[in-house]
Amino acid sequence: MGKGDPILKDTFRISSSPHSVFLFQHQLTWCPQKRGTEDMSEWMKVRIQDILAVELLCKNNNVGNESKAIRNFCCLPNRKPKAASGSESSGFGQYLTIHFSQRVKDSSLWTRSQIQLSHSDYPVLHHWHQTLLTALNGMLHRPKSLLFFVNPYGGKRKGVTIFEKQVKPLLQLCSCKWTVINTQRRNHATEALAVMSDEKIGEFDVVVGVGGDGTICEVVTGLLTRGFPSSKAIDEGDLQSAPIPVAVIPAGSSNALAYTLHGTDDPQTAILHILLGSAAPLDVAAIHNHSGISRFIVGQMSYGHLADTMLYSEKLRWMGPKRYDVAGFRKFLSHATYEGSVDMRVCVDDNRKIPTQCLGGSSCDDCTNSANRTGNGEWKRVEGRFLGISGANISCRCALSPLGMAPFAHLADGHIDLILIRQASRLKHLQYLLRTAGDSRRAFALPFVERYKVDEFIFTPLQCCQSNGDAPARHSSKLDDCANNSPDRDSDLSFPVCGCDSREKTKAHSVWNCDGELWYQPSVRVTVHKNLIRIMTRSTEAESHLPSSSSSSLANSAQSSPPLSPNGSDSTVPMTLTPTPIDEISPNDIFMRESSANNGGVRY
Ligand SMILES: Nc1ncnc2c1ncn2[C@@H]1O[C@H](COP(=O)(O)OP(=O)(O)OP(=O)(O)O)[C@@H](O)[C@H]1O
Repeated sequence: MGKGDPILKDTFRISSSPHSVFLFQHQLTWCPQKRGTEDMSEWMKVRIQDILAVELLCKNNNVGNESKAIRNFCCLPNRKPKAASGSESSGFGQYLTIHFSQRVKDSSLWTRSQIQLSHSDYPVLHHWHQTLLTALNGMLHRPKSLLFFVNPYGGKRKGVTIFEKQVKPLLQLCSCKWTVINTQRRNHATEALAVMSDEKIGEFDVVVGVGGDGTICEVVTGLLTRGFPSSKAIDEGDLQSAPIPVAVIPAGSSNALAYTLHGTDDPQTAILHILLGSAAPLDVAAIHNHSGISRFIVGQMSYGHLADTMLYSEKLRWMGPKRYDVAGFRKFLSHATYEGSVDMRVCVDDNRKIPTQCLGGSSCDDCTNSANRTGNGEWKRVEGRFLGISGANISCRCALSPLGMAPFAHLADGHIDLILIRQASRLKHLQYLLRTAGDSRRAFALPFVERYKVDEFIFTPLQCCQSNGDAPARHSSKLDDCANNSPDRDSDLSFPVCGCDSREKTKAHSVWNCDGELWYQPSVRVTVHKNLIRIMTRSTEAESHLPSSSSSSLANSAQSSPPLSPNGSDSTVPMTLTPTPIDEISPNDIFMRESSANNGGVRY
């Protein structure tokens, strides 16, 4: 049960039977009464931080106009909650409905639940309602005004339906304001945000992309490029953090970002996490050309097998998410490899310690300590022929790879995990793919797979812009040399390090798959920028918000007008109760449980 003395205690009817209900600073607890005593074996509880809304409905004519006023005060006009079985027949006809977010047992899914407390004394219900409402109003970190970009085209083309059927009802429940823009074309979200005034953007608490990784990348790009002329590349020194947090509701194909942040690609889980308001910092990677940043990467960028799969899958978009399986199989059979060199600045600390998995937010040491880890990188070069190269800013979990292809990537450690898969037989490649689909940490035990934590890298393919096809030329991997070889460096700002374009040299080069979008220049320089955005995720940050604001308001509110209990006693008296047998939900449950399932802990 809750720690300390209860703030409120009363007997209510829940589903027609009497229950003892306790309100503690951090949780609401209830249990059935059997023959007038509490049945300790059936404790139930909800954390205050998981409560979404409270609603007081009084059908009793005795309260007359007041019942109307209460409903309006709850900001829930014209909506009748579903009665819990038997609650109306309990005879009181007035009840307090508490809506909360609840984790589905042994899963990453969260769902919306409710309990209805019925009581014969209206003042008791009113006091509980006011106390809980004060607590909710004190949770200032929760978003109340949201801007949505809904991609109707991504994934199974269900973005609009997901918004209407799953997101909107919860926004109404939580009395949120919202604005929706259905994207009409590629880059619509970027363009809209890039020109949005400070005043307009200040009206929102969060920008939410309803779509896949490409959609959220467009949202982030729009926020980060605000104030820069669209015709110019951005100097990395001018980059500023996004003014408001971003969030993602999965409605794309792979949904790696949503999966990593919410532990599932279930849209309801995502919107519940967003409404509960916990956010964590996230790094953003950037591809440069000779004049500055030309593209941002939020999730991952891949060259070789994964990118070829993406390139081919675009032709099969009509298949929906299945297209990745078909394209992946075909590209696996083709077994293409690509030659090139990678110059990278490697995080020295990473070599010295056991790799960790990200816990997200303030509970992750690697992310919180990233500010102290500057300038300790050492440049290193790796050359050869590769099946694939990936730079992962996040672990990239998805339905096909529960721990993600980069299980040791952190949201905000100032680095990306650079994964090099060297040339190997088909069988070995298959072994890598199978390990990535299972416990992906084991993939790094394979001798042809290397992982580096880097804050900058340059990839240069063997054949670059000097090649005419007959006489392949090794290109210098030095950035300046490469930039000088760009044929029209001043005219095309989208050129990265040099002017190569994969569309012209099909066999020698792959493309880059950047957050699910294709980038055709194989030669790239990539940097990582720390904590540029805050992103809504279920992390322990919610815990740190709660005690100072909501708990104090809970206590204050309860003290302001002592309620009447059904038996006429003071309902705030301290009590001694046996601890509940129900396990406390771990604050960072969503991250911990899955890692421990495979490994007995977070550390590998
Ligand atoms: N109305 C539209 N018509 C066509 N394309 C659109 C429209 N709105 C957005 N887009 C583009 O759709 C592309 C794909 O979107 P998104 O990445 O969200 O879905 P996905 O590729 O199916 O999912 P994932 O990236 O998770 O695999 C993006 O490049 C986006 O710019």
